[in-house]
Amino acid sequence: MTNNQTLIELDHVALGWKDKIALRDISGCFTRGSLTAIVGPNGAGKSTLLKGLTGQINPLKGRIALDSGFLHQLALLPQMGDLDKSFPVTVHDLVAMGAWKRVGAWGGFPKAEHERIGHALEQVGLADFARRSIGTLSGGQLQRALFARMIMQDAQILLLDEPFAAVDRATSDELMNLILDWHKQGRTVMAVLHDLDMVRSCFPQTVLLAGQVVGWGETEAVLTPENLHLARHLCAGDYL
Ligand SMILES: Nc1ncnc2c1ncn2[C@@H]1O[C@H](COP(=O)(O)OP(=O)(O)OP(=O)(O)O)[C@@H](O)[C@H]1O
Repeated sequence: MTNNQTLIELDHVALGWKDKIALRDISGCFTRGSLTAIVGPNGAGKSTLLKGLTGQINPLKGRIALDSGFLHQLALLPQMGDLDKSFPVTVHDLVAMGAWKRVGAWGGFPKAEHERIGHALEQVGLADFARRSIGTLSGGQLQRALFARMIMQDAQILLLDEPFAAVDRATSDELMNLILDWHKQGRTVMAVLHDLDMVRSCFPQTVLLAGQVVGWGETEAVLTPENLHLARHLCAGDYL
């Protein structure tokens, strides 16, 4: 690790699949307690980076190092498109999945955990939705339920893939406040976002991707017209 504030360090990392490198030569680090936006055009490799950070895919080259004290402290809020809404599960049970690391998938569910679920649902404005099947929820309500599951996970490192896709402005503002609370509590947050105005107003750090790192650092220094132009150019061209 570069210094004792470094939580995750990437050293010349390439990520992708057998026939396709989606991200090449990624080097940089996420520090403890940082709040980072991951941005870039469609196909830039944002979700791929999250998959690499959560260990869903292994680097084709290079190394991703996570501070060993945080090995079981990662939680992911997936893209809504990755979810099967027809899966027969209630909001309560979806949110309860966030407690699996504490109680196991098959054991009894302690009263304290039931209370935590109730509190998490209240925090996201879904107190009256516990018994509803997830298939009956709107996009914004389902996103709120996923946030409640993340509250239940109580992890120190939170990765969110397009948390505001398909939600209205009021809902995204409310959910953004939850993210800011997590940051204030000292958790480390990384979120894939498309709304650059929101990134500029809420995220101190930004990683701009386009098959490679175009910029990584303070948001203002990264989101320059030159960097954004370069990112668009790299993603439009045959950069692989
Ligand atoms: N399972 C896969 N197999 C092969 N290629 C993939 C796979 N998943 C993603 N890719 C490719 O990797 C590249 C990066 O995809 P990724 O989903 O990381 O982009 P993104 O920046 O998250 O895009 P978006 O903003 O559209 O969600 C794309 O060219 C995509 O087609």
